[in-house]
Amino acid sequence: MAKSNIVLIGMAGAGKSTIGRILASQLNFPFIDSDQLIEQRENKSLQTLLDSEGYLGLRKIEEEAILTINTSNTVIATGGSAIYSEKAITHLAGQGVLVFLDVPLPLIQQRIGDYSQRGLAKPKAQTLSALYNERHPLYQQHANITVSKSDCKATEIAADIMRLISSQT
Ligand SMILES: Nc1ncnc2c1ncn2[C@@H]1O[C@H](COP(=O)(O)OP(=O)(O)O)[C@@H](O)[C@H]1O
Ligand SMILES: O=C(O)C1=C[C@@H](OP(=O)(O)O)[C@@H](O)[C@H](O)C1
Ligand SMILES: [Mg+2]
Repeated sequence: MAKSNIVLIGMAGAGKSTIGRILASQLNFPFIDSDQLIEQRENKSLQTLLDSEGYLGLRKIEEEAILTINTSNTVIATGGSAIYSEKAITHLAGQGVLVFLDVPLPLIQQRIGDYSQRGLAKPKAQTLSALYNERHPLYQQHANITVSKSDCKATEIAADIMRLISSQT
């Protein structure tokens, strides 16, 4: 079925993987995490890939992994940097609803903690807040649905997403 996937986009730490897993189990849909897909395809960890290929190399590898996804009735959690690939995002948008988990910067900072160890696909000198400000408009621009509820249980956010999606169809 066309556009039947639920695709979660947003910053690292927004809760895409956590909420994606909950949504998939509640809907009885398969779950794909593009980060896991990358690690399986490359047989390396994201951090190893970042160290060897650099942040632009990791973004390219992420794009390639996402372009292999062709599925339906599936929940897909993307990595935060997927938004830089117009090609990958357009590919996902052709198969599903893009749901932006819009989490404020202070909460992202709190969840991520020491971001130097997080494997973010960004230049070393770029701060988390600069990265957030660079990405935020891109997520907004591509989202079909924006979920602004963030400081509550992941299960509540998943329930909200299901309500928002069913009210759209
Ligand atoms: N609604 C939430 N409330 C509190 N902590 C959360 C919530 N959603 C996610 N987390 C926590 O935030 C961290 C990042 O979540 P994760 O699902 O890995 O985000 P992402 O995949 O977007 O990077 C994890 O430690 C997770 O347990
Ligand atoms: O935002 C980023 O630059 C990244 C986020 C990570 O995924 P999550 O968004 O699931 O944390 C992962 O793809 C990689 O470490 C790069
Ligand atoms: Mg994740």
